[in-house]
Amino acid sequence: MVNEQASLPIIDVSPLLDLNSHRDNQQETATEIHQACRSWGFFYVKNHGVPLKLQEELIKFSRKFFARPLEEKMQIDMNKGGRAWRGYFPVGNELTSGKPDGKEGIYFGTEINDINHPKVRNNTPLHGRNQFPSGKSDDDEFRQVILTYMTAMESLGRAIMSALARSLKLDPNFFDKNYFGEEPTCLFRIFNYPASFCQQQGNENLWGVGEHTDYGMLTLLLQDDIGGLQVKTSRNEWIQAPPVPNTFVCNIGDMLDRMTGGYYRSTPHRVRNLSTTRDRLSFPFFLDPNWDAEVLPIPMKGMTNINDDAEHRWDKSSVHTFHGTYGEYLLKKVSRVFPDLAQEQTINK
Ligand SMILES: O=C(O)CCC(=O)C(=O)O
Ligand SMILES: [Fe+2]
Repeated sequence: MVNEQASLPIIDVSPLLDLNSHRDNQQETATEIHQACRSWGFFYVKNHGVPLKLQEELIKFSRKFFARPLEEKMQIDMNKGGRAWRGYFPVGNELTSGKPDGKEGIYFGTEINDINHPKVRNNTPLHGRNQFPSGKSDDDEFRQVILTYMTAMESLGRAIMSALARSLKLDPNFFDKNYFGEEPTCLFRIFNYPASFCQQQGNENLWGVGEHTDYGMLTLLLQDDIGGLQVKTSRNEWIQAPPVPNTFVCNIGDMLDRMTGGYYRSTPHRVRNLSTTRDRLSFPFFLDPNWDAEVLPIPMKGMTNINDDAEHRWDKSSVHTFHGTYGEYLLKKVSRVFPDLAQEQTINK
């Protein structure tokens, strides 16, 4: 059952982007973010400064890419991306909670061309060059749009995280200083949820993406006009997160849940494309801690922490008992989602 009445807040983030904006306005935005994180773990942002044209171009090029024949899409098959874990995967190849998802997609990360970059030299997983769509006359433009979009998302994400730091009574540069630095882990995905997938015989119990929480710090999601994203409230009810023009859906991930001792929770969500005629496109961008950052609880002034929640979580594992770097956490999680690739990693080690 989905509760159709409740709706997520829409927060105006323009005060965060304007250097001349009054401190009070920034504080007000931080307070709204605080309330949203406490109540939902999810919110929309508007007046975010990311050009509508850039969003439209991304959607247009992506739609054209997914309409290509499978053999063409497989030219940038993820299996060819090696340890960087980037490229295209076909419908059914990604698992959430052990079940295949009804979506295809392309994985991207920060583009590192420099073979002398320390993370490339020591063959660190999830680092390196992207596999961009190629072979069509406008693929160069598509590549440029993707890179421009990722840069825009990183800076919007940093701005939101500075307000979020303020909302926790921390220095606004807390996350930049302690977790992002010059090289946050930035992952970007383009997903296509084919029409009718979940309505097909045998697929009735499958989802576009099954219930899960996001692994990192902050997710910024652009979705097209189809809808299908659902969010689980603290009362265990599902609500819709429908498309709202020119906004991004933001949600907090496991690392923020861990850092705040559950004060800000990573909220479960899932997706089903209910359209029988149109594919659904979505574009999640994940702004996560630096690969080597050790993720530690934040000293929380005057805020009470709820702790262990393993029993109630979708994956029955606790984010609070984890010790180590973000890279270690992520690698463990990604290996579950792409078991074939994980196996390849072990063989290649
Ligand atoms: O497609 C969506 O709307 C959400 C995707 C998602 O939850 C994810 O990639 O973590
Ligand atoms: Fe997600």
